[in-house]
Amino acid sequence: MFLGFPAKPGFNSKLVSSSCFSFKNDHPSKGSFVVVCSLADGNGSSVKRTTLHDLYEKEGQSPWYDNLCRPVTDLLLLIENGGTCAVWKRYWELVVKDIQDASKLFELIYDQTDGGDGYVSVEVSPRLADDTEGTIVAAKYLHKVVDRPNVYIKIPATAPCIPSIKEVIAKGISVNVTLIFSLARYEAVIDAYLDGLEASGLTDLSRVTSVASFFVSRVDTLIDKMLEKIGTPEALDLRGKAAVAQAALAYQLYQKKFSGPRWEALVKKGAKKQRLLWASTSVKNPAYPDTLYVAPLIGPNTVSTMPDQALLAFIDHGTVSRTIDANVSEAEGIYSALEKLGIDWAYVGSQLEDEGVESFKKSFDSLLDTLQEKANSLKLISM
Ligand SMILES: O=C[C@H](O)COP(=O)(O)O
Repeated sequence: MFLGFPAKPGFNSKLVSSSCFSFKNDHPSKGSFVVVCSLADGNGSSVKRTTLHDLYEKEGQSPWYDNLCRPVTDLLLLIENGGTCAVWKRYWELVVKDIQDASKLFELIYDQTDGGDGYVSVEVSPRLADDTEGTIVAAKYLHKVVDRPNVYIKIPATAPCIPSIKEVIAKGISVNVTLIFSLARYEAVIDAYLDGLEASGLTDLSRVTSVASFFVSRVDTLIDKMLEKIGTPEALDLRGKAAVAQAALAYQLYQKKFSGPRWEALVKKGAKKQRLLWASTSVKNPAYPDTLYVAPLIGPNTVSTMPDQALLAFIDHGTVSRTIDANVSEAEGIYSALEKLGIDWAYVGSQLEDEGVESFKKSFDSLLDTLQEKANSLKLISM
């Protein structure tokens, strides 16, 4: 199979990839894993090409696979063999080991892409989303115990965590900033990255990298509801357009912020741009095209994380061309038309952020509760 990871033994893995662990749905350690596109086998003969190869080679966008799942049975086995320490400790031990193992799988990609791809992300506890100092401590701790070059510490872009991002970057730790829903917050995230690089005191910044995970489909889910409530033909006509428009404007912001004298001074020290990463790319409304949050967001040096649905659709009938800045004035028009209709982008950003943090916390708590219940029933682990 051309897709899949790890690469088969003997594969010459010239790959596009990276991966993340995060807390979502009901799956322990479910999150983003990487699309591994092997371009040639061990004998140098080519394997089947797909749109993903074109995406990477022609347009410079890295497709990352967004669907990692560890069977619950593995966790239970761990508990059963886990001695007497608390469930949350066992959980983190498991996460750290998984992250280390996964990062080894992708080290080759990391090396081949000079630190551009091949990352694994591990997220600080979602319970720390409103705790600046706690997030800094947790990020430093995870960075230390995982101790791998190709690992991102994932930190949410909540207001309290913006200073944490700066501080963690300043310590030379690479960060995946997650849960970004608005342009204003995205700009704060970029500033935190730049501030952190400047404050680091490092003479070589080339190994401190970051991705900014900008969520897409959820924006339409919320704004579509608001438009349906407004109910005018103009409002209804804007359904399914807000998320891509905002993402296109995010890319404009990215280009603006990563240019000019301030950025050039950092480039002289080897700094790399914080890549824009499209998250939440699966289509939630079945009435929309199934590549809606992939095809219009193609641009150089970006990342598109795709769960199975988006990935298979894009491989099957996706078109590869640079779309992210092909219709900027249209995106601006949609953004301001929505404002004129009374859509408050600040409200949308904060509402989605609250929901995102809440859902991460819920998954995390429910996972630990389930493990604790199992542990109690086995009477092997003390509270
Ligand atoms: O973990 C981030 C995912 O990309 C979120 O995707 P979702 O909005 O489909 O849950």
